[in-house]
Amino acid sequence: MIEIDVCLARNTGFRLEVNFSAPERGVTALFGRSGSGKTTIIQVVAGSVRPDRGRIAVGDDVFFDSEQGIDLPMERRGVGYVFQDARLFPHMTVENNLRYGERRSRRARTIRFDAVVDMLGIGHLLKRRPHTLSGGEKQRVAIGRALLSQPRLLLMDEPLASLDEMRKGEILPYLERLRDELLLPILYVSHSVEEVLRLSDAVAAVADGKVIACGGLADVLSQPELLPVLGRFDLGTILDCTVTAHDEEFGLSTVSFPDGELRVPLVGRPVGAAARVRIRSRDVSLSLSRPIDVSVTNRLSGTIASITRAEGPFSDVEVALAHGKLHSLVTQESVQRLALEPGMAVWAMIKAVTVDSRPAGFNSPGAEFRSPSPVSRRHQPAATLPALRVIAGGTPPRETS
Ligand SMILES: Nc1ncnc2c1ncn2[C@@H]1O[C@H](COP(=O)(O)OP(=O)(O)OP(=O)(O)O)[C@@H](O)[C@H]1O
Repeated sequence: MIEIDVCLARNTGFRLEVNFSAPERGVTALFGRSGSGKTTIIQVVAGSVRPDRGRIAVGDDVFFDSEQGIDLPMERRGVGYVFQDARLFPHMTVENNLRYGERRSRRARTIRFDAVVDMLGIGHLLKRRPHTLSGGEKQRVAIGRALLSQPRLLLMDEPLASLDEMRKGEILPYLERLRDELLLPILYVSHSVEEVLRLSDAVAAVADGKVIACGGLADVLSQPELLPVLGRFDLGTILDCTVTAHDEEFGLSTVSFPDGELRVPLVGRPVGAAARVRIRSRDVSLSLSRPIDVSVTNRLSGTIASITRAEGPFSDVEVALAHGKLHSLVTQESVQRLALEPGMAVWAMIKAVTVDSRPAGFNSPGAEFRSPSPVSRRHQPAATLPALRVIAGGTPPRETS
């Protein structure tokens, strides 16, 4: 585990007081509003900012322990750091920027130059200088430089924040490959719920210098009470599912989860693979009787667990299913008209077209590491995915059938 238990008082009055742990594999997102303390957490882990007291450890490696007087300097922590802006050396070629990361490393070289260049698709840029690169290309080089420092932990502080939507879309598949091919834990700072959903499997929600919730993505981001502190995002329910069928004719897949099946837009994963489905609360409507002649594809029966006033004219209705739960955002007027109250049996209706699904990361509950399969790769932008290569000399990824 990555354990972070620190206190730090800034002279501006800001106080960081966090105590949480993150899995030592996969991507853990630090998610929260601007000024909540996400970057400060990254800085204390990197060693660029010293906490007043506490302990930071990654597995058996203790980076900081105020009681034992341990405070490893940055260069001995073995962390790679990717910032919002690429911060490449302007006078060096791309190749020399990458080699710089490699030369600085004190750790055994398990992540090889050729493999990183290949994985990030930057082979054609090696002789160029940073000022001739696009924002997305610069960020890919910055990620490569961080990887070649042979980190045991990668820290990424809003690596996509300075990029426009198109560039973000270009670079996200590379980050997914990084997550899926290198068994390297990543702490990933983001404001963007879309990025968090796509990349991470665990989330630490940060507000006012504290980690107010931490755990699996589905658990943390489905808590309506976090909405006011985390800022607005489309709240919903995140379900970890298994793909059970594809219907190419209608462009739909069927995914199953413990409470039943859902028809969703085609998922780029083979039958049997894990897929993560997000159902926005505002896309779930409720019916007191079994819906029969309605166009809505997905219907699940459950019982109202709670009704919480949300922003504006809305209420969040939590519906308990046999195993999990679902959230529905309805108007307070509907709550009154239907006399909704906890304990009532309801049918939740979800349109297939409103369900977001994405391949689940290897770290998602119940899912083991999988190499991207031919089906999933067919649905990725082909130009951004060079041939897969296991990084020679590194720990080969575990395969499951
Ligand atoms: N060097 C510093 N000295 C004093 N206060 C600082 C320093 N750096 C940051 N702060 C303050 O600490 C608080 C947390 O800042 P931090 O950068 O960690 O937030 P953040 O969640 O990463 O925000 P953003 O998403 O905007 O980057 C803010 O109130 C900020 O003003």
